[in-house]
Amino acid sequence: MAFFTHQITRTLCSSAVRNAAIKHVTVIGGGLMGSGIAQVAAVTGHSVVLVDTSEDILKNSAKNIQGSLKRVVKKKFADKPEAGEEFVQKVMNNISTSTDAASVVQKTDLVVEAIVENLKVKQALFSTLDKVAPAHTIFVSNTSSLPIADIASSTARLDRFGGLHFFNPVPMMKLVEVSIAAGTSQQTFDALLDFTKALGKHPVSCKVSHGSKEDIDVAMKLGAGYPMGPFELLDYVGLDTSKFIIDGWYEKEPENPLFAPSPLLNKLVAEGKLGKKTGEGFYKYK
Ligand SMILES: CC(=O)CC(=O)SCCNC(=O)CCNC(=O)[C@H](O)C(C)(C)COP(=O)(O)OP(=O)(O)OC[C@H]1O[C@@H](n2cnc3c(N)ncnc32)[C@H](O)[C@@H]1OP(=O)(O)O
Ligand SMILES: NC(=O)C1=CN([C@@H]2O[C@H](COP(=O)(O)OP(=O)(O)OC[C@H]3O[C@@H](n4cnc5c(N)ncnc54)[C@H](O)[C@@H]3O)[C@@H](O)[C@H]2O)C=CC1
Repeated sequence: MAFFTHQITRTLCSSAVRNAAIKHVTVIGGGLMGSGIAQVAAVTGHSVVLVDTSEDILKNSAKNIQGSLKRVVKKKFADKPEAGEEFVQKVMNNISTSTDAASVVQKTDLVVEAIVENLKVKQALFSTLDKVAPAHTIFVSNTSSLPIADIASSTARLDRFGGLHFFNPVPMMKLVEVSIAAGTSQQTFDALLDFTKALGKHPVSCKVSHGSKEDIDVAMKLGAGYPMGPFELLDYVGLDTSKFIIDGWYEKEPENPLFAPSPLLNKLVAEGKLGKKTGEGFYKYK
């Protein structure tokens, strides 16, 4: 619940948004994910336009957002129901809706796409929007599985294209994977990190070359609900013990790539870095 307290505070004094590069957000797709993304962006003081294919779908999206906000305020404003109502109204005032993506993106800093998980449909959408959005506008996809480079290839703004992978349910899940393609600029990556933090979320970088043990551990904790990330857990178990286990499995199933020897694990064990019990493993403890 600290998360929501944090978000409410930000709504009431949204100077972070006033000074940020991304103030106006267009979310395309008002389903499960798009509604949640629009909600958290509005709660944190961004001006949001939610786009879908019909007014009926958008009415339903607004109803779902309102329902989710009411769950939040029921607890946060338990003894102040009027303040709770005011909060919901204020957040809803930050959200408008449209069925015409091409016209609304003309005034937006960021387009977040959360439509059907189909490469051709996503490409067709971005190709259209690329021709009408301002030059500074950043495009991102919330895709679960499609390569960002493949979606970005439908546009001429490869430097301003990335991925923001939110988790479901968006208002509750703190993790956002920030991913980029080869052409994404550092400026775009930084703006996406800042935006994710402004939402009160925890970004992990999915740059191909800069993934770190910390990012993997955070992703598994916040995205998959593990109490410890895999590297923390290995240190906790003991790297020597972990090596015995893996070597044993490898002896039994040498053809299984999951049990192939890990050069990094073997090196740490050889150096006596056995995890928490020796003060150092993947992490340092002293
Ligand atoms: C597919 C992809 O590309 C990537 C993905 O997203 S994979 C999916 C990742 N997501 C997960 O792993 C989700 C795992 N599940 C959970 O974390 C939890 O079950 C959950 C947060 C969804 C719900 O929590 P729960 O304790 O199991 O159930 P529930 O009792 O309904 O919710 C507890 C409280 O959470 C809050 N809450 C849950 N969902 C909410 C929502 N959508 N909006 C606002 N508040 C919500 C409410 O405060 C709720 O209390 P009330 O019922 O009194 O309103
Ligand atoms: N459901 C999940 O748990 C997660 C999904 N995602 C990804 O988010 C995206 C959306 O998923 P959901 O929200 O679950 O789907 P959904 O089916 O709930 O919502 C998709 C919405 O997009 C709308 N839409 C489709 N084509 C459109 C277009 N051309 N223009 C405007 N609106 C359009 C649909 O009418 C629908 O309302 C997918 O890429 C999915 O892989 C990512 C993380 C988690």
